[in-house]
Amino acid sequence: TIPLQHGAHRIGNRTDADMQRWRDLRFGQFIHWGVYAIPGGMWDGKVYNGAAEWIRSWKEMPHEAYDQLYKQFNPVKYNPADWAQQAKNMGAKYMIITTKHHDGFCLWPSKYAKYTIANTPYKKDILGPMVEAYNKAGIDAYLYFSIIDWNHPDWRTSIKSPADSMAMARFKVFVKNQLKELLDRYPTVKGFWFDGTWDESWKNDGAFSDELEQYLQQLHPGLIIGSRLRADEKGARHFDSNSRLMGDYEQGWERKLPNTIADVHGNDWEGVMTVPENQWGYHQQWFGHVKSANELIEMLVKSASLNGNFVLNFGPKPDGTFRTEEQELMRNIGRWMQVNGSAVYGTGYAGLEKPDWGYYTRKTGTDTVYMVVCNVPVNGNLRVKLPAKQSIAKAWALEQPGVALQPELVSRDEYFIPVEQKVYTSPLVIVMKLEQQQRGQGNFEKAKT
Ligand SMILES: COc1ccc([C@@H]2N[C@@H](C)[C@@H](O)[C@H]2O)cc1
Repeated sequence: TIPLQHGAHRIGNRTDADMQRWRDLRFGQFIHWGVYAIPGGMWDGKVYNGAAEWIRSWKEMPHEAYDQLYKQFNPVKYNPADWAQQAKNMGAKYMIITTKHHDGFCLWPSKYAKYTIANTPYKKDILGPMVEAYNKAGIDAYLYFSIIDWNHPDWRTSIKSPADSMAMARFKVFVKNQLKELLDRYPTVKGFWFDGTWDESWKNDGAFSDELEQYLQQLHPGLIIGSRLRADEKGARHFDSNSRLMGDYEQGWERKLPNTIADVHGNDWEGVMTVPENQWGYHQQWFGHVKSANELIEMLVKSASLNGNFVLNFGPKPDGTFRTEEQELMRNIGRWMQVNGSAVYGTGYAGLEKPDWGYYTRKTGTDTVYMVVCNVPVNGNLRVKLPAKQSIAKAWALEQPGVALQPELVSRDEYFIPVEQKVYTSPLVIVMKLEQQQRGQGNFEKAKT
């Protein structure tokens, strides 16, 4: 291995209670909200085809015009208790809020910047009431923070002169001040979700990202920070130059998910997902494929089945309400989670071969395995292949705990569980209790030929 000062400082996953809590939560809500919600992907009668929160970088949007929009930010219908209730109904157990996106607009009255909510018609702090309302609803709060800050005069994408170095040095102090300010103002937050760390100025300063991570951990022990913050001294990101994950979980799964357990290399990870193909902030005209509740439920279950968390993004409107499609999604996902959440919360990789009909999740540390059926087989049987010497002690449909299913042993360590042929409008969940097989004692006798 290459000797590194600023690579990963830990081999293997965190085992502390804060991290185990993060794992058990499994399902989060991302919120992208800021000045970019005002244009909402449109300007001067034209539609921006990029991601709405990036509209300032669109050639049709003059920087001067964008940089005045904050004077119109006045979400009169903003009601964080209502947001928290909708998130709770959906079944989210944590929330990630954009405190400051790449445009540099701060949703809190930062004393280190002028480009903040304090200087809008709304004036009041957005973040405090949000964190409080979500925590009150039993939902943990995490803070998204963009290192890139297009509004700050000292931000540099690369260092090309001594003047750039001095500017970036000032900028790094500003970043540290704002992050400490956020922890001081919102002490119940459980972690940071960093973004905007791909430019050279950051990539080539692994020492600072290392020092910053340690500074934050020392300010607030137990903070959970993903791999995207970090670079090592050779410019390697997420994974250091010895291929060791930096940070507490792999944070590279953005609008994509791993496909097999091999893809996650034994690391904790989190996938973040948009409802349309690629819109994080509010866009007035969603185009392309908009994911359905069942698609998103399947992604959530797939993530848990591969030992990862799944975070679904919402982009509130400038008035502080969620668009109807998003409200509908929260209700529909919540209806399924209400009944089937136990197949997700506190679960992880089951250690079984991936079946064609859907996903297995295992209640962490137990013999309870959930079968989440997304593709009902036309032959009417769910094939369950177990590792050698394991057998099904009991099986039942989650919604009919009193009705024992009769798995048929079709060959050694392989069962058929019959599934009712009917129209399914959402994934079906079956629960199995597995046990070590005593010699010659299969619980369900081979079908008599
Ligand atoms: C292709 O480059 C980018 C850069 C930033 C992003 C940001 N990360 C997501 C979580 C959103 O905040 C998006 O704006 C996405 C793609």
